[in-house]
Amino acid sequence: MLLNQIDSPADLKKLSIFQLETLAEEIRGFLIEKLSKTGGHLAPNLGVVELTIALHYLFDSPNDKFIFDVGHQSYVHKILTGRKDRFDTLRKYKGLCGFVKMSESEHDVWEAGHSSTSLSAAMGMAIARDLKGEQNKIVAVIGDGALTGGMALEAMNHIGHERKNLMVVLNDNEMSIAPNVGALHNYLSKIRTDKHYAKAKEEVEHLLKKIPAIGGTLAKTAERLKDSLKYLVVSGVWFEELGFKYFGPVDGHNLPQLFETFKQAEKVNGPVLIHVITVKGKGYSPAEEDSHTWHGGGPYKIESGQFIKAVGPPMYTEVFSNSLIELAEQDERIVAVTPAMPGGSGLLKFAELYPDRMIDVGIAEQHAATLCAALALEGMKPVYAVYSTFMQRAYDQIVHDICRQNTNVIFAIDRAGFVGADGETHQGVYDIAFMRSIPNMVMMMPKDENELRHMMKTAVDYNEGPIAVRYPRMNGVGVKMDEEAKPIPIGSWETVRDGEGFAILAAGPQMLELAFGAAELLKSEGIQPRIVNARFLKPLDEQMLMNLYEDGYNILTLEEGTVKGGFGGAVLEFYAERDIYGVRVKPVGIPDYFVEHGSPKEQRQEVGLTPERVVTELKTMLPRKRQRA
Ligand SMILES: Cc1ncc(C[n+]2csc(CCOP(=O)(O)OP(=O)(O)O)c2C)c(N)n1
Ligand SMILES: CC(=O)[C@@H](O)[C@H](O)COP(=O)(O)O
Ligand SMILES: [Mg+2]
Repeated sequence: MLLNQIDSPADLKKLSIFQLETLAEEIRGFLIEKLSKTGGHLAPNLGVVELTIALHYLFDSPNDKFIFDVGHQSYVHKILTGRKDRFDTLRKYKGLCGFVKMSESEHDVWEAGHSSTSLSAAMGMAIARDLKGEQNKIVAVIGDGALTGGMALEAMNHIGHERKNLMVVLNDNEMSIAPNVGALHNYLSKIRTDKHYAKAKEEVEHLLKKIPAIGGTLAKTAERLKDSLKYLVVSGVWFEELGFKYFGPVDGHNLPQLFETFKQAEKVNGPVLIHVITVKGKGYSPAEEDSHTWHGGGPYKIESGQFIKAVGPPMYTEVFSNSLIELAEQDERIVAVTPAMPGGSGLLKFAELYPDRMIDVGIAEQHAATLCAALALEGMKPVYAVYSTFMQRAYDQIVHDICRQNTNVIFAIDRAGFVGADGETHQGVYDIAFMRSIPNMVMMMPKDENELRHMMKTAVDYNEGPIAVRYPRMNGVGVKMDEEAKPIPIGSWETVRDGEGFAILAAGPQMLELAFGAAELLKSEGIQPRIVNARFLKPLDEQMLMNLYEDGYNILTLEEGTVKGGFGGAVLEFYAERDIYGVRVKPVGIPDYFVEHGSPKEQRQEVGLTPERVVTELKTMLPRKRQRA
């Protein structure tokens, strides 16, 4: 196996083109085999095997810097840079990260996980390089999906104007996670597919070369003719107009073509964009045929192409999906908006039933948020279906457009809490902190899948402004679903277990399970904490908080979110604002650091979201006297 001879990019340079092509197939086999055990982003990585080999063969990493947009397609880069032996630990606790990770290798020069940052990073590195008088190459690899992210256009605008020497490799496989959308995607399709386009381009370029260099007005006309003809047929003209020299489209699985194109591009002084056409999932037919499903996933059986799925109650995403459909049947104002995640956010069934009411805006969280504000102002009921982590992209639009104008936008925040294998760039652990501080925002989190359905009903019936429901990336707890979805009084908590002396205010199913686990441990010691389903993170249940104070309870809050600015802080603020200092409040949640990949259970263990920790914290609180008879 040639792959066994590759421990660094330098080893590539010893191979012939034929051997490199053999190596590509060996890497495909390696990825298919390893990821069948670990899961991961198979289809994106199968699509960039030759491209990544070409980059490492032609350039000199880490002196030349490769910046992978999102970074989910960096497994081949990791294989070629000395990490192939760690693939059994891919996305596992303390194992190989599923994204670029500087602490793993000197070849990893820029980390991501969220899309569309690579061009800004490349520009920053190019400016620094030039200020330092260095000469290295900077290469950003960005997908056609990531190119729809607003940041990418901001960066292209800057790069094209400053004309810095850098290379943008556009990995165009026509897919985001789902099929790509938007005018830019249509433009790329035109360049990619129009054979006539390519033929005409050749003929006109040949013709243009024949126009002799002549003087006088005729020369000006000839130049104008050249420009307008070039505009008509030269592909990539949009990029050229933005200041990039465009190369392509080139077959991203053809090493000789890639080599030739990169060598041509290297000669250009200024920004270049190389349009590489790849097949997402190349080399494994289930992934080629359905690269949406195979964008990312768990372990699978290679032969059958079947994922090995854990059996259990429906995921919260599925309950959200069914509830949205049930509500949309009754209310035609409901529209769903997703920033490029129709599958992950559970909107595929809804889209089939209501194609006109499912809006996929591409990777454009900011645009999605402001779009929802306008939809709401016009009397629609927009449901912004978004992962907690990706919603971070739209913070200003949530403040400035949705909340300040007090619009009836419903936030369906999925992946709230620890997400597991995607790790620190994807943890859904900041939304409580950053949403609860915005005026007019209402924020809910259900104790189980049945309450999620009631919360969706609550959200649709609510007409006083923005309202959010957040739910985790996990199966439901397996409770029976009520006959009918009913609205929950805004700001009302629910005591789910009576007790004395201590009250545990738990937000969400993971934390309620933790609270009951702690109560179990305390039973033998005769301590019985009251357990409260703190299902509204904003507004708080102020009456209950006053009663807990007056009845002499000490309070421990539990949230799978950062304690900095989180739910526990809101409870502390409540008492402090009323000059009530006798009650002990202990916020327990995620400490102030980024929690890396692993399973959610391992992540909770690492940060001390365990029954044992809760028991320890409760025992530090001495019981208080009742403040009322
Ligand atoms: C800001 C942000 N929104 C959404 C996502 C989820 N996401 C991860 S990869 C991806 C699609 C990327 O498509 P593309 O750039 O074409 O890469 P490909 O997977 O096709 O190689 C999306 C939407 C993300 N990582 N970051
Ligand atoms: C790379 C990326 O951001 C997405 O592919 C993300 O990994 C999807 O997460 P889920 O697996 O939770 O849908
Ligand atoms: Mg793509």
